[in-house]
Amino acid sequence: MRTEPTPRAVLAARKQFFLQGRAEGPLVASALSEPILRSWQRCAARGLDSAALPRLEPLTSRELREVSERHERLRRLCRPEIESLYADAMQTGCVVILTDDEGLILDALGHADFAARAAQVALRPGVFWGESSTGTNAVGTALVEGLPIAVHGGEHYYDPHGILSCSAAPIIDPYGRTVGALDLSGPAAVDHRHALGLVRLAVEQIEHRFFDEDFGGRRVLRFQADRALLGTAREGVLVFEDDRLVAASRTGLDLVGAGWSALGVLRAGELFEGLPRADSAAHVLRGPDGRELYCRLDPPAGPSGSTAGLRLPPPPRHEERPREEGPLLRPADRDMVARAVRMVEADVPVLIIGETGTGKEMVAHDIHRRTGRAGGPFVAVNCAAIPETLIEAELFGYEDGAFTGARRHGRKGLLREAEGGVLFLDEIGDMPLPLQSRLLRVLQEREVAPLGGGKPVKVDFALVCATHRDLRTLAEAGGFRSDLYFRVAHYTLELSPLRAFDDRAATIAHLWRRLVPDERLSLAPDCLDRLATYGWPGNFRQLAGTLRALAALADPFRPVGPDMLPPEIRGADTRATDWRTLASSSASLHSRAAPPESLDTLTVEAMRRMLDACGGNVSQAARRLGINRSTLYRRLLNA
Ligand SMILES: Nc1ncnc2c1ncn2[C@@H]1O[C@H](COP(=O)(O)OP(=O)(O)OP(=O)(O)O)[C@@H](O)[C@H]1O
Repeated sequence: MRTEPTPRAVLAARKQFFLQGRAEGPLVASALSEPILRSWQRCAARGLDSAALPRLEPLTSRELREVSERHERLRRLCRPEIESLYADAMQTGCVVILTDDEGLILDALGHADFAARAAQVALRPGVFWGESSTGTNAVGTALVEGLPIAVHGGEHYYDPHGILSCSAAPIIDPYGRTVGALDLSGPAAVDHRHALGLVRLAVEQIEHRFFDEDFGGRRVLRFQADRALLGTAREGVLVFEDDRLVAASRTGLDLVGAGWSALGVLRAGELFEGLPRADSAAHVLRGPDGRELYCRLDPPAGPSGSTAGLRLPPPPRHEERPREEGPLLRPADRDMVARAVRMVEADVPVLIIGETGTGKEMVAHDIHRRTGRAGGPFVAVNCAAIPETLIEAELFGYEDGAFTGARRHGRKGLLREAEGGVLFLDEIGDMPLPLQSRLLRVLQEREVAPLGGGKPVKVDFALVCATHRDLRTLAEAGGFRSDLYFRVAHYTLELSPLRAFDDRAATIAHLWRRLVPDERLSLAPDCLDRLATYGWPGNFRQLAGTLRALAALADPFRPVGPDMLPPEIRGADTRATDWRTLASSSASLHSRAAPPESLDTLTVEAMRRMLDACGGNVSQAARRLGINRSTLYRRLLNA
């Protein structure tokens, strides 16, 4: 076991690292633990000057209030542990600190004497203690490393922080997301040997408390090898949706030998022989390693559960393994979408921009699914598709008899239908100007007044807008209200066109598997190459359409070759056998056809004529011929 380095050894390591620039020096290696050394190296690589004062930009009290409100749920969950650590902090002259996932201090509670000294180094609410700005410190480094960590005196990167001794642990939610950190900090001169243990225990309790919340009918399995630990924070917890593992505690994953990447992937049957009945009795299960585990399956919480009103998000998507129905994204776009989810959680409007078919609506759906508003509606309005005369009534609703043609009992309007969920305004750039003013008022006042003089009604929805137009330029040219622009474009997420994907072939292969589950059908490598080099002006929409058409043409165990691609994708190759060519170049097919007297030829001829008559629309032609589409494709191709 590594012994604690003496302050003198740490000082020598500092000299070697900072003054002599010897990051690998022997004194450095012997005095510092690996996480601390890694952190110093990260900070040095970032150009932080250890002798300077860290640059701090505390939030204003208003900003801090807003952030605190946003983290109300976390703060509430942590309160009992903060209070019990506070009792300890009062005795040992420490402060207890809760931060968000970026190291922003939300709460600091503790001994007044030390709190005053801590404030000198800005260890107070509203200040970021993330490692990238504040250097090596327990909170920031624990968040980066994903581990509980203690940072004593001179192990801090910045010299002025040498007066501190801090112990922190990241808080991880049931979906494997780091949501904050808990820290106990005190003067460096005092021995805080037990601080890290106390913080770890407190975080274990907090993480266990996440499972008191309503998992919306999912099955919650609690288990432990030691029966006495069942029902305590030391029990493991796994949550299953149908049979699939969707959430877990760290202990739960450790007990079955899995990691966070198992979420959304592992099935109950791969871990246990079967789950017990949902009741309060303890049952015995055999774990994956054959060990006996005592367990209990919680009965699903009803709508009137004690935690009703709390919105627990659905399982997040595990980014390295895109969920089958989610959008395929470039890594940078994935990060932007993850940030957009947090914006929507904080009721900040999100604007999605991107070329047609890049998945703006799909991403909006995905954002909705990943927020606490997933249980509420997703209401999509295409501002370009609704006639200008109707859009106002559609959006804002109307009272009984508000205008000629209005429904008898009035209409609620789409804004109110989005209550509790997400309103998606697609093609917002096409919204008529007068309506923009009304929408702006709704967003400012958070209430809707229906047409016909109805009483204003409070509304609660998160707003996601999309456009393929350059909204800023449109606003500058007067085609879009600038004040509305600034309201809806607080956070802008730009989706990449398909041609900008570095791994186009892999992306296309992935989409193929998703759209074509029949494993017997496949794309030949040279076909995939052609698909990957094409420019895809219609982006994913065009690609998905093309892949579906190729699947209809494909035969089991005969990979689809490039000859089946439409000419513009196939490039110079003119040996066309795809559906469009089938409809238009009957001459070339004629030359390959069998003698005219053959029944087969007549059939194919009839098919071809029908296809021509339907303007190349295969579905329509097949319907009118009374055969299915794949038969039509196949017969024409084999002719
Ligand atoms: N990123 C993606 N991953 C997988 N499929 C996608 C993606 N983006 C789009 N698609 C496919 O393309 C179709 C169109 O997507 P969507 O309507 O979300 O695009 P859009 O950008 O909103 O288009 P438009 O601007 O024309 O309205 C979807 O139904 C889906 O089949």
